[in-house]
Amino acid sequence: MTGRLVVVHPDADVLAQAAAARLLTRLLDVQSVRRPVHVVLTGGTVGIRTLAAAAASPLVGAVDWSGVHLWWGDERYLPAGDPDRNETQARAALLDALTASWGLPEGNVHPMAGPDAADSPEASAQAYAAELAAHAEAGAAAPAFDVLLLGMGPDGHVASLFPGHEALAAGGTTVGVHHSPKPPAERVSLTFEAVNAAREVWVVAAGAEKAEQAAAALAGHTVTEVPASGVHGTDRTLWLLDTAASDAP
Ligand SMILES: O=C1O[C@H](COP(=O)(O)O)[C@@H](O)[C@H](O)[C@H]1O
Repeated sequence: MTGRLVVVHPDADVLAQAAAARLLTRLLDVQSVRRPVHVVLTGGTVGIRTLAAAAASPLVGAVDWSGVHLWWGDERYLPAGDPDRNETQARAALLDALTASWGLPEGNVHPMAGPDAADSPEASAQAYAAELAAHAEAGAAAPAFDVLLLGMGPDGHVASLFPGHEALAAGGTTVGVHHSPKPPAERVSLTFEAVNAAREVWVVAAGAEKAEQAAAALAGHTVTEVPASGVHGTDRTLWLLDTAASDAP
């Protein structure tokens, strides 16, 4: 692991705008050296605001979206189109515009299956692991994601890896999650192994309710207590916060 950077923005709106500009610039930079580009999206408040800001940015048209693959760090195990799915929210915020106007092929969008397409969270996780492996370099279990976005809950969870939960110890690249403390109870998540194979991991978090866990993660508290402690990119880890989230009591 190399390089951790903490960047503080004045408020959640500026944070989302800056994260979107950073994301689009990163895609442009990566596309000048390799293709395809693999990006992992997150759900959550700032994650979705970041996607909406990307959709509204003039830079959106500078990216060659035909060479970008979009994945998810986690999904609520709900049927396609459910408004609570991270996928549904991401499509409304950005992906629908990318497929309609900017040449993103639908085949480059890799949602995690819900109960309409997989019999259980485990079956969905297994199918996702196979899809990740199909797009990985030889010998790897998942693509070396160029950017992996993560929101962080007020309890310090990232993706669907919750404090004290048995899914924290899962091996492989994906895990079916039951008894999530945050609804819905059933989810699918990347594991730490998959997250930490990313070249760059960006944690985006805003609001005073995130401050205590952001500080604990940055101070290196245990992953069992604060799952966000355990995420890092192989090249770089960015913590993109607003002032409220950076200001622990
Ligand atoms: O349920 C989830 O929550 C987290 C954080 O959400 P936030 O609204 O507190 O920012 C999100 O990162 C995760 O993808 C999502 O499934």
